[in-house]
Amino acid sequence: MEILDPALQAYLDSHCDPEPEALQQINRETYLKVLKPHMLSGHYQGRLLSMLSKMIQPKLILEIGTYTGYSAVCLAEGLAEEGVLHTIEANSELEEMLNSHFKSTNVDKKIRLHIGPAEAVMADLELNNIDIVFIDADKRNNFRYFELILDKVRPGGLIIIDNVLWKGKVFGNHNDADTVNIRKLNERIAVNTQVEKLILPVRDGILIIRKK
Ligand SMILES: C[S@@+](CC[C@H](N)C(=O)[O-])C[C@H]1O[C@@H](n2cnc3c(N)ncnc32)[C@H](O)[C@@H]1O
Repeated sequence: MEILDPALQAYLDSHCDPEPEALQQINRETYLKVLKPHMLSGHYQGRLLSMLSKMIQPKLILEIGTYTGYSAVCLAEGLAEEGVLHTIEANSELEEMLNSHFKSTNVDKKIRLHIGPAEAVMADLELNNIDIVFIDADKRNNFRYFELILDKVRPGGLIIIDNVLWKGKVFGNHNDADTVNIRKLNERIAVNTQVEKLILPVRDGILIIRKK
């Protein structure tokens, strides 16, 4: 199920900023060469991530789930002059392509790619005072990552989680393991008083969480 009517989505796409050339190229290469290209954030969601990042002007961003680098580049667009984005990807086969994608952008120098399982890399990195976290990896661990990272995010910082509407299944009668897991994540975050939260019906549902 599409969350938004395709005609509405087309209208939204054509009335936001155009997709930068380097991101168009990452998009094209992903669809030509990589499995499951629909995982990439894409034009409209990418502009949302870029806008949120530019509003916060972060010094430190953590992304969990790099894939082919599209969302990392969008988030890095808003980094402060001395800011850094750490991004974690478990699939080492993507490393070469990722380095070439990042080199083709003007934010290359601000991105640090880490290849390995997220939890182990996060433990090694020991990041603190994070301004933005984007969680977009193995969905069953979403809540685990949220719990691990909450203390490391500065007050007023954002945690953004992708795919929380799960093609609309979370508010239907579906009871497969993935849907139940994401429904539970949304319920747990909805009652968490340490954070403010809002699900936006963008693409597959994006949960914006602000630490109080
Ligand atoms: C949905 S894709 C990320 C899409 C990307 N954020 C974007 O918007 O363009 C999920 C990625 O997370 C990676 N991944 C899955 N489990 C992971 C883990 N435990 N640690 C790090 N990366 C993981 C997958 O290999 C895949 O490339």
